[in-house]
Amino acid sequence: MIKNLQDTYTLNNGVQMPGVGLGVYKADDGEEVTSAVRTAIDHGYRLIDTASFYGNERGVGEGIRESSMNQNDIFLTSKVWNDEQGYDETLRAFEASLGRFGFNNLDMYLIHWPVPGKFKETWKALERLYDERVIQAIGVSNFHKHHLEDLMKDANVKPAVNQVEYHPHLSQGELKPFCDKHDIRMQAWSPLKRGKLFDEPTVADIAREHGRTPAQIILRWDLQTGVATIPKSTNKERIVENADIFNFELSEHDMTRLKNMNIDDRTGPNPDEMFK
Ligand SMILES: NC(=O)C1=CN([C@@H]2O[C@H](COP(=O)(O)OP(=O)(O)OC[C@H]3O[C@@H](n4cnc5c(N)ncnc54)[C@H](OP(=O)(O)O)[C@@H]3O)[C@@H](O)[C@H]2O)C=CC1
Ligand SMILES: O=C1CO[C@H](CO)[C@@H](O)[C@@H]1O
Repeated sequence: MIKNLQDTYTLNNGVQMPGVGLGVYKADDGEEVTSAVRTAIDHGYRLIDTASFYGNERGVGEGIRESSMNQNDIFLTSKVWNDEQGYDETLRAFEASLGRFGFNNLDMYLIHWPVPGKFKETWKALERLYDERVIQAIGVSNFHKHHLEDLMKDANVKPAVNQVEYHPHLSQGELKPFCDKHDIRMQAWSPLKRGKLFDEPTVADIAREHGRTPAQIILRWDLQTGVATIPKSTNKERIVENADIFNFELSEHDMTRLKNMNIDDRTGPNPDEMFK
């Protein structure tokens, strides 16, 4: 199990990926995102998750440069957006992302959503970039089991990660065992369900019992279920709070109570309905 902020999962290609990181969706491309990234890194975070869609890659690059660490010490993820998919388009989108970051390489690049008729060509472009060693690991996001099966039929490189919505209201009962079986690391987006779980009685009760905040209970559940997690905050106190999850343990009973909260409810779109 992930033991601290610098602790890593070994991905299926041998690359080390920190188990906890900072998400920056909706952080403005300016001082807001730059300061959040710098603050997180200076408080021990080693993974930053962004996307071309978030419009803040420039500010993320700046935050890494302003921080106490070098780019090489940080695991940086970005994603190719839906209207950038296709082989040539993806190669161009990747170059554009690198240009905005101001870096020559990336740790991980993901297909943001499984755009029908496009994602396999997009994957070929990711495989090329991976072969050229400008990306350490390639993966997907918002892929259901059937998307992964379809992709893997023709792929030369297996996705290292599948980043999906995951929290106690959506514990991915079908996808999680599939990813585990194929050694594809699941990474949780909207792990806090954007604040919508904090008043849930089960979460609130467990938080009270452990003298922890609801956010810490949910993020600890991610760790104990073997799912990497990328909570977003631009607030220093909450950035620190979300990382303070390593010195307590949820009991089997707590884990069962949290597991029983699943209602397959999403805060974002269902990948099967997104492109209808
Ligand atoms: N691949 C994909 O399709 C997607 C990927 N993502 C990635 O996942 C990351 C996380 O998901 P996101 O949707 O941002 O949602 P989260 O579940 O991480 O929730 C973020 C919200 O919760 C607030 N918050 C954070 N920590 C606390 C805390 N300790 N107590 C109270 N409130 C808190 C934040 O506000 P504040 O900033 O003010 O603290 C913000 O409003 C994204 O930033 C992005 O990087 C997200 C969606 C889709
Ligand atoms: O990364 C993302 C941020 O959240 C959006 C949903 O609200 C997603 O659509 C998108 O994939």
